[in-house]
Amino acid sequence: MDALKLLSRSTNVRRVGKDRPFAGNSVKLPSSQSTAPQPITSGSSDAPPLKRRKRDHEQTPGGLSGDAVVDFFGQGAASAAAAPAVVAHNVAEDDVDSKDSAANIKPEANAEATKSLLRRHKLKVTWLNAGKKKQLRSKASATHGKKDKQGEPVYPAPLEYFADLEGHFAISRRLCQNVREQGYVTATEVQLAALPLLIDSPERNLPREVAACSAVDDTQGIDLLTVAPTGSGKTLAFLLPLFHKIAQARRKEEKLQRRTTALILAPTKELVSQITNEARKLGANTGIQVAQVRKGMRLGHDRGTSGNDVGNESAVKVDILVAAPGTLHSILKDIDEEAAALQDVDTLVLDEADVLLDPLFREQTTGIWNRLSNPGLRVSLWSATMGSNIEELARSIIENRHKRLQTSDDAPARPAPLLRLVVGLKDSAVPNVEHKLIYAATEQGKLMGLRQLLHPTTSSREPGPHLRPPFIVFTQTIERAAALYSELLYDIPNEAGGIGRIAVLHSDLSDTARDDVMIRFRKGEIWVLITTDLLSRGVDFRGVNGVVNYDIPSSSAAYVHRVGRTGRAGREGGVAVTLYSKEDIPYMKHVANVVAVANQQKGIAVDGSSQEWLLRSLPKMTQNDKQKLKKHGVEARTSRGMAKDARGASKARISTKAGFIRRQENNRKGAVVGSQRRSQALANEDISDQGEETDFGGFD
Ligand SMILES: Nc1ncnc2c1ncn2[C@@H]1O[C@H](COP(=O)(O)OP(=O)(O)OP(=O)(O)O)[C@@H](O)[C@H]1O
Repeated sequence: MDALKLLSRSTNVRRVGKDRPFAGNSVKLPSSQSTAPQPITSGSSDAPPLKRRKRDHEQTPGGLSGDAVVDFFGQGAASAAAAPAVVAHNVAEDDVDSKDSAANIKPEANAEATKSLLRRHKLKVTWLNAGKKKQLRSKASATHGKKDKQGEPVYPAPLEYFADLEGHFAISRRLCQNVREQGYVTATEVQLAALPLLIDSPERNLPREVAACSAVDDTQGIDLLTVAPTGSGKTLAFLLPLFHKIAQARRKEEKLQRRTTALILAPTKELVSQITNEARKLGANTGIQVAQVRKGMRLGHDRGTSGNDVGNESAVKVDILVAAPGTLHSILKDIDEEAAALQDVDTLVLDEADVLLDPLFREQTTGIWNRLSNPGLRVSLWSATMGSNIEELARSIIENRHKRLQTSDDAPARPAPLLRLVVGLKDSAVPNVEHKLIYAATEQGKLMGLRQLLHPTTSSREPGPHLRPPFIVFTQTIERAAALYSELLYDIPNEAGGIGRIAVLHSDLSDTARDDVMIRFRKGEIWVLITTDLLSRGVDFRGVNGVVNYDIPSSSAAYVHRVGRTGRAGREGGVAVTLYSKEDIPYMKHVANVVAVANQQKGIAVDGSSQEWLLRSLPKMTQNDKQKLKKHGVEARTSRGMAKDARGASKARISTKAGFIRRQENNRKGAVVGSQRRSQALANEDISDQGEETDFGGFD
């Protein structure tokens, strides 16, 4: 499969020869691989980790192998073989009656098998608000201090194959078919644990206390914090339970009323429209409607028999709303009617939750959250990175909301169970991407470095991975993205498509221009996309071969998300290049640390390598440095830096021209302006000589 096909998520593309970048290239690229995630270990694994139904193997739509196991962090065949027995609902049913085999499995064996499977996939589930007594007990029984001191470990029975959705989780046939039609056969690691946690079913094997708590006042379910790697399939993990919940509720209703019961928030317009798209695919022919909240939109819903329709005729009435917090917040502000349209929302999803609760969006996100008045509201937060401060904030919002609700009659007596799911090593970059840190000394060196990446023949003697289009280039600011774009505009020869192959995308562009770039990049028409952190989160271009940090990211989390635009769904071959100059050295330690951890996960030894040397030589970053970087980026590259130190800032400008040539050009321009002013002054003098005397204004 080529880059063109993979990039074209939700786009119909004509396979025209000239639109296929580097066609015929023999290099192994992520885009040249199957759309079925082939993780680190599955290729080499002889045996699937668990036995399963025969019919699951038979149903492998799209020609994908049913044995492909999504396993970002599993330890391969060895551990698969070592995994004991099976989980109850996956009991081998190939040859024997399923009831018999299930009955033959002892509960303790099931529990052990579940634990072992979760461990193998590096999945950790913790019940955060288990209550003090339980936590103390769990602490006392903790062996070698390994258990999480903040909560009680929970071991839900995992869902490995989507074929089990219909039978074991009572998901509607239509939804199951829609999942199959997207080519999904095996669950990714985050889906493996999150789906059983979020889909109400006796199969999910939650501890009795959690299950009891989760059935608070008729509203089933838990609150969930999920930290899982970039590109690991979190979107489906939150969409599927949500669709199932709505489908179930609609089945119970006598008269069909269209009410918004789910709200998904995401930080950027691009991510919002991607989620809307994915949701529409999943909900095709189910009758469940999804809409993206746009500026000026009116929200409404049917109140059915009560007759009080909320909103007017033109109001949007759908089951699921997807919105950026800014857009929705401004719609809800001061308009009670719009807020009433959200009174039935019982599921709130925060995608990229750490950004949504970051000071940048915090007021808007919490503002919306607090206006959702349904006492049975369940919330789930998702991201590849989540600091403890964000987790604390989420917990306190949930607790305060619960306390506030105590005053109303229909308030739940206890808060819903709050669980945390962590997949793999928290806050780390995906291990299947190759990371490269390149010292370029100066701004011009960085530009040369990027050109070498664009024209790989000139860098063919360089060791390490070569970057192949399509790739994304990240800059620190909009101005720098625009400047870099104009520098590189003519770098791609006409025979290869010329200036149409390169594009820039940032928030200063109009919505239409942004959409156009996104579509062309997905189609594979654009090979080099220059952007800001606007595209660093959530956006899924399946065939992206690499990421270039032209300017260093402002935090280790930003690095994780930027490089996570490649190597998605376990694909191998993605490359992440970070170019850095002298100005970046004080801030490079956090990038080097993330790279070291990613390499360690891959089994690349750090000891004795140049990486170890780099890690030791880079200066440590203080808390203050980290905050400064997060707030302002590298200062010399901002207008603030320009105001402080114009000379330093001019060195940081993106331009291939040497300072000497720029000075000459500036002198020339200055001379032209001066001469124009002089002739204007002379002309004015002539006029004043002819008329009345004016005050002498001095020399220009
Ligand atoms: N079970 C599956 N099998 C195969 N591919 C899958 C599966 N689930 C999701 N994918 C694919 O994996 C890719 C990444 O999914 P998604 O965008 O949901 O990742 P994410 O975890 O939300 O990433 P990010 O943290 O960057 O937002 C998508 O292209 C999606 O189609």
